Amino acid sequence: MPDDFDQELKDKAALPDRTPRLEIKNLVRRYEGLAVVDDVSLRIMPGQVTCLLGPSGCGKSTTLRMIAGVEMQDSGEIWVDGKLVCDTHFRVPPERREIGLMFQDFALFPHLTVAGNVAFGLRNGTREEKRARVEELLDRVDLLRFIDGYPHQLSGGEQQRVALARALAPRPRIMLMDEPFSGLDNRLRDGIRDQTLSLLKEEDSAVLLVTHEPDEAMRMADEIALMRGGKIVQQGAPYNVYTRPVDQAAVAFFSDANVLHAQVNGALAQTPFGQFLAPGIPDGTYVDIVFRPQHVRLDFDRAGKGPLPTPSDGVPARGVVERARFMGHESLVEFRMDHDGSTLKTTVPNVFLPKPGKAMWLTVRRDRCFVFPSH
Ligand SMILES: Nc1ncnc2c1ncn2[C@@H]1O[C@H](COP(=O)(O)OP(=O)(O)OP(=O)(O)O)[C@@H](O)[C@H]1O
Repeated sequence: MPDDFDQELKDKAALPDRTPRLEIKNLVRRYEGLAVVDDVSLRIMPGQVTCLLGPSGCGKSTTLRMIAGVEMQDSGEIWVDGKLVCDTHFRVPPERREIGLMFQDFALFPHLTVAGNVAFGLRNGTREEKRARVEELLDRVDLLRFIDGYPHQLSGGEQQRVALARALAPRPRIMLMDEPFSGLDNRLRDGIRDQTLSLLKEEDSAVLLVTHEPDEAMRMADEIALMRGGKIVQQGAPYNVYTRPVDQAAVAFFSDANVLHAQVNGALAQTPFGQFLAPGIPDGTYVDIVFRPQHVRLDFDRAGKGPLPTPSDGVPARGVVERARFMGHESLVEFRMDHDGSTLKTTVPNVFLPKPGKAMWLTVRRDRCFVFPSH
């Protein structure tokens, strides 16, 4: 059937290439018998930014070092564009992996000019072609005027932009970044982050960015891989990781979290805020009901009474303001609850600073609560 065969070939050609730019499979690294990277797998497509996000010591940098080739895994494989780059028997040396690196201590070469620094990684091309590439990149990071200057003549942020230009110059297929923006003050950081991101997207690089800052991951990532104790515990688009956390620690990693404790009876957990659904959790199980401060509604106390219960928000419970602080774009108000003396955190947009001791009624948005079995 040559016609069908031709059609099949055409269909295949129409499909986008789904080979990941970078794929790591079941990477393990042990120190003194302890797995600090424990069966980590990831796939990153061209033009995609994945953030490896997790607390200090969870194994993020070790994962990056293995991909860069400066550290060997105990087991597992690293693939680039569908080709094996490293397993326990075979290893392409770091300099031949075409991987760009950008780390926090991005030290430029002090004895080279800005142009010399950016040109450092350019191996192919004539002198003129290299110069053109250097000029193009310095123009992109808005530093062309410093092309013949030396690093010590630049501010920290400018040096970082040169480092970015240097890392991008050879058009790396993969860019590994380890907390690359943490040395910068907030004002500079946002601009450089955005600039970096747009340059990398233009080059269609696959980016793996290591950070312990949720805000940075949310801002930069197409996909977040949440890491803890050497393992990836959750992976997905930032919105999904934030709104469908796998456990209490995953909620708490992104924001403050309030927790109510309860026991399940008939797939329901009874609390002072009313009943919460606990589908699929057996009777008698202790559960934690976790919710973020922005998902509490506040109402004023009216002669000892609060608002009426609603199906969406359940039953209001009374608390007394303990502390209120203005945080810039919102106010954080902490309550001591009447029913058990526990503290509950709430946030309110803009300025809301009730006096300590003021009684208010709190209702919890049930559609924003997570119910997890207690450990
Ligand atoms: N060469 C080494 N020898 C022994 N232990 C090591 C070595 N390198 C890292 N570790 C340990 O491995 C664990 C993971 O370290 P890693 O640097 O990968 O964490 P991280 O998530 O990047 O942390 P941070 O955000 O603080 O940089 C840590 O407990 C660390 O102490």
